[in-house]
Amino acid sequence: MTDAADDPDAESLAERVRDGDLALHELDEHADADTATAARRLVVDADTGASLETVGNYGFPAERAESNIENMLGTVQIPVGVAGPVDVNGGAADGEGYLPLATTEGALLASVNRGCSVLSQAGGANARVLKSGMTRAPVFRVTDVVEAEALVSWVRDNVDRLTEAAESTTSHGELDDVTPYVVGNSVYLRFRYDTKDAMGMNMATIATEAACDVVETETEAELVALSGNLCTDKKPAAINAVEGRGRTVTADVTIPREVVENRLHTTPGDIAELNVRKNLVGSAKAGSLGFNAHVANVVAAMFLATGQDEAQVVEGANAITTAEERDGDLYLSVSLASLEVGTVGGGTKLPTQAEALDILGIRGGGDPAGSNADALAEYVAVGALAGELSLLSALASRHLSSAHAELGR
Ligand SMILES: CC(C)(COP(=O)([O-])OP(=O)([O-])OC[C@H]1O[C@@H](n2cnc3c(N)ncnc32)[C@H](O)[C@@H]1OP(=O)([O-])[O-])[C@@H](O)C(=O)NCCC(=O)NCCSC(=O)C[C@@](C)(O)CC(=O)[O-]
Ligand SMILES: NC(=O)C1=CN([C@@H]2O[C@H](COP(=O)(O)OP(=O)(O)OC[C@H]3O[C@@H](n4cnc5c(N)ncnc54)[C@H](OP(=O)(O)O)[C@@H]3O)[C@@H](O)[C@H]2O)C=CC1
Repeated sequence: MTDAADDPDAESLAERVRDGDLALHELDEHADADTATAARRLVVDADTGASLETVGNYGFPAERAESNIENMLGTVQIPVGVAGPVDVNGGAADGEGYLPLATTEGALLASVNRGCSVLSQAGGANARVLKSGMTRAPVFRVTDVVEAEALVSWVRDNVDRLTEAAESTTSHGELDDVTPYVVGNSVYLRFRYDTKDAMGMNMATIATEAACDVVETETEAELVALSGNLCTDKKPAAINAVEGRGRTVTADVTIPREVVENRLHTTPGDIAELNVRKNLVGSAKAGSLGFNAHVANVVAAMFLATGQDEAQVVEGANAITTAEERDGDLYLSVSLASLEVGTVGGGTKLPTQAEALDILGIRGGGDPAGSNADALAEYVAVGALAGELSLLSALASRHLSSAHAELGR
């Protein structure tokens, strides 16, 4: 952190920006990252009257964020806490763990913490990654449907060539599938990759560009855009709900009736009925893609804490919660169709986010590759299960507004 007001280099650089000699984004070419950041604060301070003292009070060298942001001013700090420990019986995550969550919503941590404590009292939650693959779907222009069909046939006959081109760009990524979709004279090729421990959006995009070069060289098709929106990244989309994207992950638990009554102040039957009327029928009537109560809360909070791409909360929250009364006990599950997570790359290498991954013991690449990102997906799913359990219970016992009045204001 540099105190901008006391840094002569920052002051003289800010002066050059004010004189029109330099653009804000050119400052890094003339100073180290901290000084450039301090100079930018001086310019914005002077132009807007905003005091950026706290934004400038960050705890790691600005150069550590160079591949994460341009025109950096400092950092926005979001409180981070833990829920747990929670017992997880996962395919990749196993044993007791604390879940790091960053949020500004009072009562959220308390709620997930209560859910985690009840999950552990019930013997722990199961979690499994059922499918994994990051997609990129370029769109090509062809003349007509005759040419479209010819392109689809060519792709089906030449998957090996596309795989060779795509995989030449990465030592970790593997191309698992290419599915063509045709709409008139537009052809979309949905490439799906195993991206191991990376969320994989850069990796898949770079690999797909190499495959597109082969398509353009060998066929009449012309690439219109490397992303044709059938991927689908950062937009609500049924294709992700049905086909999955990133990790498709499910968690479940069976909770004895007396634990539900004593710890959650309600009954298995009341939670099951509430789940049908709220999460299933209510969501259907609303035309919602999210058949759950607040999976987005846990996905967003764990994404922020662990350095995931926050815009992908859109598809991460694409989840269905089910609840049944079984022999008097409560069976609860949550299935997240398209959770895009990684433990390498992107924001995961920022110092505070890397520390949050250390809480889970899954910073960096796993052994085997992909196992750390699988474990992260399972921890997020168990956190979502804990959140669903606690919020559904609070609604069933009519404690929601009092809890937020007490903890969230
Ligand atoms: C607030 C509680 C947990 C109280 O619940 P309670 O059962 O009255 O609390 P308690 O004092 O008996 O404590 C029970 C457990 O809760 C945890 N707990 C309790 N307090 C704390 C705390 N300060 N810090 C950390 N953990 C806490 C802790 O695990 C504790 O166990 P213990 O360790 O004592 O054995 C409960 O009423 C609750 O979960 N309410 C629901 C709140 C919630 O889920 N909010 C989520 C956000 S709502 C939203 O954003 C979306 C929404 C609602 O619009 C979506 C929709 O449409 O459905
Ligand atoms: N380009 C785009 O269109 C979009 C980009 N993004 C951004 O992309 C970033 C995430 O992309 P992503 O590709 O995940 O990350 P990075 O671009 O940071 O790349 C991660 C790289 O880490 C290397 N690597 C090392 N160890 C492993 C391992 N165990 N498993 C997998 N890879 C490993 C791989 O190199 P190698 O390939 O050489 O093996 C991989 O390509 C985020 O910042 C996100 O915001 C988000 C949406 C769209």
